[in-house]
Amino acid sequence: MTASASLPADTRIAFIGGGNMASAIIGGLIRRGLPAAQIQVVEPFEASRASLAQQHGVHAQPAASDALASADLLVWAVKPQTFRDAAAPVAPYVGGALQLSVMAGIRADAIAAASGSARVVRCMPNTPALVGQGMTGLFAAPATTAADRALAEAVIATTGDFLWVEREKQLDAVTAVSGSGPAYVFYFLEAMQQAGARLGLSDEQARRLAIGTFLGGSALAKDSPEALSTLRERVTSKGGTTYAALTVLQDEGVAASLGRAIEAADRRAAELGDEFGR
Ligand SMILES: NC(=O)C1=CN([C@@H]2O[C@H](COP(=O)(O)OP(=O)(O)OC[C@H]3O[C@@H](n4cnc5c(N)ncnc54)[C@H](OP(=O)(O)O)[C@@H]3O)[C@@H](O)[C@H]2O)C=CC1
Ligand SMILES: O=C(O)[C@@H]1CCC=N1
Repeated sequence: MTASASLPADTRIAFIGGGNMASAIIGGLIRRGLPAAQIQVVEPFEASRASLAQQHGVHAQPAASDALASADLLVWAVKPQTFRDAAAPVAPYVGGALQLSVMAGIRADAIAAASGSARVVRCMPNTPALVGQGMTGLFAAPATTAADRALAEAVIATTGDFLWVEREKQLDAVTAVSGSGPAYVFYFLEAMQQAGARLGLSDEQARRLAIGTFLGGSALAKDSPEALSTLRERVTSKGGTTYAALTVLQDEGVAASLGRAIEAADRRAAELGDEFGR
């Protein structure tokens, strides 16, 4: 689903952590016309602050200050491992503002306890947000209002597509499928490129063929009402090349391996919450 809610023009947003995901969301906000002066970032790493200024014209500060108190929305974009240390100096300035977290695993009650605001929306974006093609899952804690959810949705919609989940635990599954998912796509792309090169294509030709195939396959699947298995079967001519390839994938248990990989990511998301969210 794509957003209908638009971002109020006077929204003031503060990011805690100014790395990859913060930069992707800031890029989306700026593309949609939010003035850079309404965005602030707390980011201790000098090179990241310089990069935010250069890429987005956004001013980042090295440490939390009372400037944070003017924010309508705080976006938590630090690593789960850093969350506790990052939250302590920020909490005095939160004043009950809406919290939007992109952190894997860290649960809404931990964010509420550390920030002092129970108005928490958790989300799990992914790196294609950098090019406006993100896929995000969102979860709203009970203390949020409809306006809070609309604001969080409007922010995330600047980075691509999104959906809401009803249970917080489902965000671990979102993390495992689509949060980490781009890495699985790149893993398959790398393998396809290497195989194409082994068979006599140039690296560049094999890369283009592999990427074009993922793009085209995804576009076809997105537009089609049919089951993914039907689309797969349509490529697979009896006694043909695809059948030969899929037989190897099946014999080697690739789908089962991918399933176990996604289950491992889901478990790790829960562990991150247990380890770093207390
Ligand atoms: N990368 C991805 O594909 C996705 C990541 N996420 C989540 O997004 C979050 C951020 O990930 P990502 O952007 O990749 O990580 P990055 O390391 O790129 O960004 C985190 C930033 O936070 C900074 N930081 C460290 N300590 C503090 C502090 N005390 N106060 C403020 N900022 C601090 C880091 O600085 P320094 O480098 O100096 O430590 C770093 O620049 C994680 O929680 C992750 O789970 C969610 C979806 C996808
Ligand atoms: O690997 C991670 O933990 C983060 C969360 C999803 C993608 N990257």
